[in-house]
Amino acid sequence: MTSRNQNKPPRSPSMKKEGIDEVPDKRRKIGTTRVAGVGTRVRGRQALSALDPEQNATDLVSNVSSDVGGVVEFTKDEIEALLNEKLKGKKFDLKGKLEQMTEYIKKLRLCIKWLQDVEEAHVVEKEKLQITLQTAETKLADMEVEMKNKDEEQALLLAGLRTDYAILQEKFRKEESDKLDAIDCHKREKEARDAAEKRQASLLEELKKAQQEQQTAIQKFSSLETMYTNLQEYNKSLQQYNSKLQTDLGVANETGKRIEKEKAVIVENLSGLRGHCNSLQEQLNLCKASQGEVLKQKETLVKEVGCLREELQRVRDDRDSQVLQLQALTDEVKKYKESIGKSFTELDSLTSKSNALEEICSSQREQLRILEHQLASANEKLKMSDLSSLEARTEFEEQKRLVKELRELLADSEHKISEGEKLRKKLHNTILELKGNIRVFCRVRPMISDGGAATESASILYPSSLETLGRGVELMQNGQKLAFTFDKVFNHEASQEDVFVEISQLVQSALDGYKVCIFAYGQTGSGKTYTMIGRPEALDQKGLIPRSLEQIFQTSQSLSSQGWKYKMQASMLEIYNETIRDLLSANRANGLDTARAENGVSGKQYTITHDANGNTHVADLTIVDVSDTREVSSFLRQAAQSR
Ligand SMILES: Nc1ncnc2c1ncn2[C@@H]1O[C@H](COP(=O)(O)OP(=O)(O)OP(=O)(O)O)[C@@H](O)[C@H]1O
Repeated sequence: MTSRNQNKPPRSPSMKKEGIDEVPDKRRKIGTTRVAGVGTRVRGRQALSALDPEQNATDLVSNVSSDVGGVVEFTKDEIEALLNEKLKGKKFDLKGKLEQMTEYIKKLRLCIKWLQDVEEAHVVEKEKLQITLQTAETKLADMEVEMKNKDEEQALLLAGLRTDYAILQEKFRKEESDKLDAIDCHKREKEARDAAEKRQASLLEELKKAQQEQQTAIQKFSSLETMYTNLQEYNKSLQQYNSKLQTDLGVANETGKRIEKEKAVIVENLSGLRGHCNSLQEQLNLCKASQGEVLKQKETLVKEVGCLREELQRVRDDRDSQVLQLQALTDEVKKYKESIGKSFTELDSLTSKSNALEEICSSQREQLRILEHQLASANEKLKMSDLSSLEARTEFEEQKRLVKELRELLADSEHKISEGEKLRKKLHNTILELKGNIRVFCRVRPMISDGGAATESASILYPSSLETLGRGVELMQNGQKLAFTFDKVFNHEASQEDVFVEISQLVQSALDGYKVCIFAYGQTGSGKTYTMIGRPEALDQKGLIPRSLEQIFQTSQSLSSQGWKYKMQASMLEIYNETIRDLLSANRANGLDTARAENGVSGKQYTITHDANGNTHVADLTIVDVSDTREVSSFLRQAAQSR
């Protein structure tokens, strides 16, 4: 820095040149002699360094004499050597001594001159240095003052800078937080912009779709317009066709009724046949039981006969042996008789023996006769039992044949019934199809009491033309007439029963295995709940649901005699604000927090799915088994409470 350079006093060029501030190293300078020409400065230290201290003055003089007109420089040693120099030669050689003295004086003069020059140079140098020192000191003082001022200035500047720095730091911190805020804001904006871009993209997509839809809708609209005109024409032809169908329907209804009657007769016959079959079955069972007994009797009799036969055989064998004995005895008697003369005593004994044997023989004969008699009666019994067994078998075979015939008849009747049932279903379905698979009925509810019948009669009319009889309704509004046509119109006087008569055919369809949906649509208070549920406690005010269920249970019971088995399950749900609510859920029945359950905390999603058979399922929905109307009524009450 400039201030540092200024503070260091400049080196005097003369000092530098003449080496005043530097003491030279003698050893190094030995042997280097310099002799400068006149007017040239010679470094004093080096000038006489070549001289040996013990070199005599003669050599020095000879050196000096050779430097005529030049300036010789001396060192301290040289000067001391010069001062200590002594005169040489003979004591009285004055001339020589004079010469030596002259030479010595010359040298001294030279030395003095050199010393004077050196002194002068030193004085000049000193003055110069003093001047330089003074200027340097002045400069230094100036510089110090300047430095002080500058220090103060710098201190002030520093203080200012520190304050600025603190302010700047504060600002920096603020800027930093602003920057972070800005970054956050930027991030948020970026996200918002991304979301907006996405939304824009989706909106564009939607717009495209909407445009496409609009175009297709326009096309559809134009095609619908054409279709509408076609349909109008078609409608006319349909109306003609409809009247024809109505006639067909009447015929079909009659056929249906006839078939129903036939079915009833067949069912009656069938039940009679069943009764007969049952009694025959019972008889058959009795016969089977009696046959079993007879067979048992026969077995015991056969056993008995076997025993008797064995006994008879044994008796016969006895008899034969006794006959043989008798024969032998008779032979013996003959022999004895021949030898009569031999011994009378022997004869007597033999006679008595013979008598005894004859007695035994006669008794055995009697026994044999009895046994034969028993055998004959047993044989008779056996014959009798064989006969009765044969009879029973014949009867059994007869019964078997009868049962088979009845079974065939029953199968035939059942086949006829199922055929009749199929025909009935087909006819029923045809009737319903003829009536229309989708039918829209209109029910006009009675006016609220304070409205008065007059207003109603004035505002709602039922046209009586043949085409629209029972199917049309006309509304008067501000003197303008609005006409509507439906498949059926129930006027305000129509009872719950009247409405159900139309619906019951659909219930029958459901029982026949078709999918049926009945729903009510209308503004608040128009009577949807009244029509669908009504007041189940009042007989005539029961709505469609309780009546349908009664019909379902009645039909299922009557069909159970034909071998049909029904399993009923019920579920009830409500869709409110696009949310499905399970009306039979235990949570609802227990009065638990419904909002919690609806928020999905209960874990129930109620997802709607459709399977390949076209059945619709709502997952997690409570499904209950029902077996009679009583149970259903209780569930209906539970559902109403849940709502
Ligand atoms: N045909 C009718 N005969 C007698 N009373 C009726 C008839 N229709 C409706 N009502 C009565 O009108 C009132 C409103 O009917 P309901 O509650 O059935 O209307 P809603 O269409 O179900 O209304 P919301 O949409 O508000 O449930 C009830 O008191 C009901 O008894």
